[in-house]
Amino acid sequence: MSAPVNVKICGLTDSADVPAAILAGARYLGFVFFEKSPRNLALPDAAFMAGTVPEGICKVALAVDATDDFLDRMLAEVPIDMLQLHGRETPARVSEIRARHGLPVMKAVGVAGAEDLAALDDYAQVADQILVDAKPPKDAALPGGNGLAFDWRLIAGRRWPVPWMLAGGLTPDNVAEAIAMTGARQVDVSSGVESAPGVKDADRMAAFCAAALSR
Ligand SMILES: O=C(O)c1ccccc1N[C@@H]1O[C@H](COP(=O)(O)O)[C@@H](O)[C@H]1O
Repeated sequence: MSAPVNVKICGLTDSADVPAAILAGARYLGFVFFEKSPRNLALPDAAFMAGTVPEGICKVALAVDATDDFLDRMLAEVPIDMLQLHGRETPARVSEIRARHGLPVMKAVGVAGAEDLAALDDYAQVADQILVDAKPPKDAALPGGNGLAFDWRLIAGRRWPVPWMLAGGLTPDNVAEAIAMTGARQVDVSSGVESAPGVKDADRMAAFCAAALSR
């Protein structure tokens, strides 16, 4: 029997989201540091929320093309276990951030077509994990968190030398099918468990985890 699927719930904005996500079954909690996002957190709020997370649950900071100065300030204030890089960071920049900040790094890679798959192989050489997400539309304000899925058949049966997560448009209704089609053992969700942009819904988080953990 395979190990249970790991769920990451990203973009928590309210302190009540932390116990709700953990009770639902999430193993990773994501905190967003990107000003254009409806899920963006101020450092003191993130510090408070992350400080309530028990041992054994991975606290992930999501950043987009962040400077070292910002990462230094954020990590000095917020207890974080992993960095999620969701911008245009090159493989060299991923290595640099990993070495400088001493934390595992998960690099998000946007997929829309077969031409995007080579980047996954490149980043799997330098990151601790890769996040296989939908590529945002050209005019999108956000590089992720858009509730957009990609064609899961593109990665069916594909494997990488590091752990990976599936993301992009996952919901309580489609996550089981997404896992079955791709073989993912880790899934990440943000807008699919919200009642409005930036507002997590405890029932949807529970339904999402139940559906993912049933696989
Ligand atoms: O959630 C955000 O606001 C966000 C902002 C900037 C970059 C990434 C963001 N979210 C990540 O996007 C994917 C997919 O989200 P969704 O489930 O389709 O809404 C997920 O990895 C989030 O961590």
